[in-house]
Amino acid sequence: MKTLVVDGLTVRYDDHAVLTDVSVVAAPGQLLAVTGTSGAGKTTLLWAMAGLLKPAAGAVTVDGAALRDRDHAVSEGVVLMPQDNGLAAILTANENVQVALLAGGVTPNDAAQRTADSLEKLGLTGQAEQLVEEMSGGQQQRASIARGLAMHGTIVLADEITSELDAQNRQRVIELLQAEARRGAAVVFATHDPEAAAACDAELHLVDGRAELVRG
Ligand SMILES: Nc1ncnc2c1ncn2[C@@H]1O[C@H](COP(=O)(O)OP(=O)(O)OP(=O)(O)O)[C@@H](O)[C@H]1O
Repeated sequence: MKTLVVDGLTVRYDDHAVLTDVSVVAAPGQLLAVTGTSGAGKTTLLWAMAGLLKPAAGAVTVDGAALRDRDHAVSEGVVLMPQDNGLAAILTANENVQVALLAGGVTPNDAAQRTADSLEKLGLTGQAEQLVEEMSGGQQQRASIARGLAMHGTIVLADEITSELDAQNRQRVIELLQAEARRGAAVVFATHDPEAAAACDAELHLVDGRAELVRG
């Protein structure tokens, strides 16, 4: 399993610094919450951790190697569950998960098994053959989580993935993220929800793109 280190990270959009000198470690077996109000920089931090944004200063490394780009991050097993779910609307839940696994080189038999297991964990067995565009917002969010979990990442980045869920499903998803950490993944969970953050092993709190507090 792998460790992701954010070291003195500054990210700019145009001239404007959105993250300033942020440092944090995502360690194997640990669930790290990233908290902060809307616009604090949570998504920006997760995108940088996913290899999608270039640092203006500092670095994001996985086991000591600076992430070059998204392809590099994918090859290191960095899985991103994005805030907007990123699903293909005209495919079924089942197809969305399977396509991602097949694209990652998983064999068809394994992909089918992992997809079924993952959808079941999110309570979506009955919706497996439903088109994403015909699912509720919460079901779509759970399908996106199922896809992310099925990838068996070494670093798992979850961006506000409980925002559309009811209390029961929110609890279920937090337990699934804890299980990912027990499996040995380094899990990072951006959330507004203080209760969800309290269930994590560590917390990084962002205020205007700066790390205000680091717990754990
Ligand atoms: N592509 C972009 N171009 C310019 N500014 C951007 C871009 N994306 C985000 N920002 C700005 O960066 C800041 C941080 O945004 P970010 O999405 O990281 O915050 P967040 O903490 O995830 O917020 P939320 O909880 O609302 O999702 C905001 O001020 C936002 O306006």
